Amino acid sequence: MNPSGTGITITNHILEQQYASAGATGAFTHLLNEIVMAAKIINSETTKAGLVDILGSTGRRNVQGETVKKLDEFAHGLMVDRLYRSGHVAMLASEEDADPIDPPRDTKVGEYIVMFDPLDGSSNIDANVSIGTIFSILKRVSTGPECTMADFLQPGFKQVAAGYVLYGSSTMLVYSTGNGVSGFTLDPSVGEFLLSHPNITVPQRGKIVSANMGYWDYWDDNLKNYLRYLRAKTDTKPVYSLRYIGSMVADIHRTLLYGGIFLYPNDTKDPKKPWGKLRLLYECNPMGYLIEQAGGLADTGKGRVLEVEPTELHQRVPFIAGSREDVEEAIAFISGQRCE
Ligand SMILES: O=P(O)(O)OC[C@H]1O[C@](O)(COP(=O)(O)O)[C@@H](O)[C@@H]1O
Ligand SMILES: [Mg+2]
Ligand SMILES: [Mg+2]
Repeated sequence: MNPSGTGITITNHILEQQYASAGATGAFTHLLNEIVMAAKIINSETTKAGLVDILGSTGRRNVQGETVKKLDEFAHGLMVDRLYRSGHVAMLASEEDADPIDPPRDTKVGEYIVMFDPLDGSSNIDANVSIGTIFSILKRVSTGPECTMADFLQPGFKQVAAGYVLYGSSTMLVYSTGNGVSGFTLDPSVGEFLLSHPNITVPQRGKIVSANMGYWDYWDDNLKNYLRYLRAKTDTKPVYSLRYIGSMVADIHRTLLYGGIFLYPNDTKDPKKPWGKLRLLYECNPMGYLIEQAGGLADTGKGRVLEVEPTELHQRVPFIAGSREDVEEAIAFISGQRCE
């Protein structure tokens, strides 16, 4: 193994993390290994998507009112199956199901709550643009025979781990258990995720802005002032370049590596969704956790994302995340403290 530790398998990396934490039982390692297995299977479908009947829509709509893609459904079913197989899950929740998902009959259950977005970036699937899977892991808090909503509606700082899989030019799994962020690349020749990005640290400041500018007319003036400031040519800062893939996993992955700022702010586009589009429990909390673990910030415009007290399983929040100095600057504009 070379000195940087790259090349270590994700299973061994997880084990080493667990050895370091007192009272580890192996349950967590087992659980994460099932997510790794699900990622490999989803990857094998995405890489041959155009050749098998996995592109296009199921014709159904999910609780978000969005069309469910065949790959959404496939990834959802697979995550549910693999996670409950671990025997360490108390209960699950997914973007694709209105309610928490009961364990199959006669399943050994455990202490972990897992919430996930089985397939992120669904609008990009059929165009072969990078997509992902996002997961958030918490410990159960209820003590009775059945799980309660309190187990799911925990603030993001209570997460014991979070991560995502990026199905892109290469397939990567990036996760954190609270000791920094590590990235693994799937080596298809050996079918193993190997450490390729140890200790990911987001640059203090970047020069990339990522937001769907198509919604400009639905944004408030403070936000527009900030975006005008970023694109203005001045002697004191670079002109920010625009990058927006439209898959949160891919946009956040780039932000973690290159720095800069990703914004999905609140807007007036849809009165039913005044808080933007991204979901708190299985998109913003896990991504906010990773960004913070990498030294960046994740804010709603009114405070730290990870301190939001959840009230609903599929609630949405504005999401502003990335390099520390960029997010601090954005918040100064968005809150009206600065206008130029
Ligand atoms: O098309 P828009 O409004 O910019 O939304 C793009 C956002 O929606 C999402 O696709 C929502 O996630 P899902 O694909 O999991 O529903 C994010 O990945 C992405 O950041
Ligand atoms: Mg998503
Ligand atoms: Mg999704």
